[in-house]
Amino acid sequence: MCFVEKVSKDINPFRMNVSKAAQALYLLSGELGLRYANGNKKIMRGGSEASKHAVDASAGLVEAIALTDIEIVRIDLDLLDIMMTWDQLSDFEKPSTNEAQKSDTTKTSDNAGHSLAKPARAATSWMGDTGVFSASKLQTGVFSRLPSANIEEMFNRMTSVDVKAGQVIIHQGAEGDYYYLIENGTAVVSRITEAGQPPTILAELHAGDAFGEEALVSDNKRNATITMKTEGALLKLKKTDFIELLKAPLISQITMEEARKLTANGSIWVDVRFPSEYQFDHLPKAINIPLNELRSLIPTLDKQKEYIVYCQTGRRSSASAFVLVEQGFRVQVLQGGTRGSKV
Ligand SMILES: Nc1ncnc2c1ncn2[C@@H]1O[C@@H]2COP(=O)(O)O[C@H]2[C@H]1O
Repeated sequence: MCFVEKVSKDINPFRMNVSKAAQALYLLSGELGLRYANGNKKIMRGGSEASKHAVDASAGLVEAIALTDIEIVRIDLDLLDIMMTWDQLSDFEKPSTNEAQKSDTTKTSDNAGHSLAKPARAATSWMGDTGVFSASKLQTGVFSRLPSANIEEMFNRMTSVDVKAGQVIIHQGAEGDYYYLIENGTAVVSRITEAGQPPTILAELHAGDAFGEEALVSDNKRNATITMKTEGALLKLKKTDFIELLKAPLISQITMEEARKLTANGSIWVDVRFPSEYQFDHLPKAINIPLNELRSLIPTLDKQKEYIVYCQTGRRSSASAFVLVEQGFRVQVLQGGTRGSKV
């Protein structure tokens, strides 16, 4: 996530920011001269009390110059903010020990002796001890775009299931019912493209990966089969909860008029229909990234650009948008598709 960098005398360490993300620096050794917009000047020395606080380029700092060779640690402010949000959430309203014991107690049967699903752990417990979250997932995945209240609620509503090697979690062609996060274990994504032929392996998914979103977002059938390769644990979220907590806030819909303004300013139309549909008619300057090839074509897209995805109805484009948001892209959906808009 961050590492120690050496910066030579007379260099502004903020100029060496290759990621262009907003950053803070911690000074480990050497002397750093700082000049602020209000005219204040400071010399910070590594190891001093002052150097325990971050130097934040966004806080009125006009200039920073290394007065000697220095050592720094650079931190991405967005990532820091996301991690602090998580830290606060996992510390938020911790139940008293008795309450915690009550909510963690696994009730295996109701009064009539029927077996019940394993109850969810407390939300705070998911956040603290699940293997679902890595710094990179927090930084670029769906969780980086979700309001923290939704993340907490999502964990409240998720249930945990233990799964065995060989267990099929999703069958291609079935109705979509749940969204899944892999807490631990490995799953294989496969698809049958021709009847009677063996399935094609599309991908392997690991702890922290999610699946099962496409049928829920697009109201379609499952487009692949997901089979556990190892034993593991999954977190699952019901379709209605997924739509409310993830789809609604993550997929931003815009009208044709808004889309035209954005494309005039550099945003890119992406037609997610099949190539034959695209060739028949497409919006001016639109590129074609068919939904079924989206994952393999993602490396051809540019994260600095904004994409406006469209299809005829908004269904396939919503599914594409969700996958792109998961990968850290800025994306909008043409509301109602071309059918619902004046083209
Ligand atoms: N190429 C792929 N790589 C990774 N996951 C995939 C791929 N194709 C399909 N999936 C996942 O497999 C899931 C099958 O169910 P869904 O269609 O709901 O959502 C699908 C995606 O989450």
